[in-house]
Amino acid sequence: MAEKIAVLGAGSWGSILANMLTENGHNVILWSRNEDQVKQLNTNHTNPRYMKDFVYSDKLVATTDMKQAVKDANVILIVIPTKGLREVAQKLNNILTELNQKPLIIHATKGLEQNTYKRPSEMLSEDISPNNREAIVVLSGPSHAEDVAIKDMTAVTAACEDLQSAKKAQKLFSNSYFRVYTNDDVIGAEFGAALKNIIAIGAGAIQGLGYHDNARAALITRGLAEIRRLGVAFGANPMTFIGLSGVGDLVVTATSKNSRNWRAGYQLGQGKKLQDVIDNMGMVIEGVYTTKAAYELSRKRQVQMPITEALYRVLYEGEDIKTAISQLMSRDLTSENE
Ligand SMILES: NC(=O)C1=CN([C@@H]2O[C@H](COP(=O)(O)OP(=O)(O)OC[C@H]3O[C@@H](n4cnc5c(N)ncnc54)[C@H](OP(=O)(O)O)[C@@H]3O)[C@@H](O)[C@H]2O)C=CC1
Ligand SMILES: O=C(CO)COP(=O)(O)O
Repeated sequence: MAEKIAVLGAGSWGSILANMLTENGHNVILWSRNEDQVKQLNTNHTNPRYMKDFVYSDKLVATTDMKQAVKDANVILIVIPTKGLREVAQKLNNILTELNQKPLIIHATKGLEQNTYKRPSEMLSEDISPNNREAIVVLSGPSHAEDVAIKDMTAVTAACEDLQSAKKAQKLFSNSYFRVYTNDDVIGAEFGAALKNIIAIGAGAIQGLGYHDNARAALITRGLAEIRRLGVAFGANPMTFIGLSGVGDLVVTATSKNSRNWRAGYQLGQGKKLQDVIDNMGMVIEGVYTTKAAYELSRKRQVQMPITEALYRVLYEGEDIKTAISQLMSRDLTSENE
């Protein structure tokens, strides 16, 4: 059944998901705060800043008017970086109150909030009143926008404690090249999504420094161990970390040049300054901010995250990456399962 869907956020992922949902037969309005971008999307069907050379469906409509996008929508998909999520959620909440609507909320944000360490669904549940939402579903997994744009095979997870809502999201997105599984473990899905970006920066950095396959495999595997450790400390199901939103997303992000986090790490490994890397990316590098949040959270909770800690020192205390690696390799020898 065709649904009216509002997509909030027209960056690489929001715009490509909006395009896919349009091609899935839904009636989609894409909201962006940027007037030039909306003009380009509606006239040339392009979004050059975020998806160079991609041509969007001519059925996809864009607007800067959030109320117009949201009016009568029974599904709202939010694809905004963690940093801007509350601002957009609060605006959305006011509009939903005014329109007296109670849509299904789906989000695809991957990060943890600075200082509060909250997951995106926690932020959304605080800022969008229960009167204004049906449920909150997390859409996560190994899914670079660039691959979905060319209809490469992709599998992701729709996570929600309410499985009926997860199944509704599963139906909306699934098609011949995009396969959606369900999961009821929101905590695990969101920790996996946020924390893999830290390891992806590390993986890029060691490759930028000239390390090879063994080093990358070690980093990914031990990275997964500390992702799981933190997630489980907050109640996640350990099984989720061997699923799509866990190891799946970790592998795609830590091994792909399409990953902004991997690319940022690679440039750091080659000696570039963090601020220059951020300024030149032109898109969000969530892992830079998640490293700080996860480092602080792990210390508060007394969960060991040596790779996250090493990356924190590199990003926030100016430690040389080679020093951080040598410190990681010379830690007390331990069991793999601790
Ligand atoms: N790219 C990908 O392949 C994937 C990304 N994700 C996740 O999705 C989220 C969004 O990523 P992505 O689309 O890639 O990011 P981009 O950097 O490509 O785009 C971000 C979009 O969000 C908008 N935005 C940022 N802050 C605000 C704000 N305060 N108010 C309104 N709009 C805002 C930007 O608008 P403006 O242009 O005006 O700044 C832009 O349209 C991230 O958490 C990311 O980790 C998840 C899976 C895949
Ligand atoms: O989450 C992603 C793929 O699943 C996108 O990762 P990057 O933000 O590193 O590009």
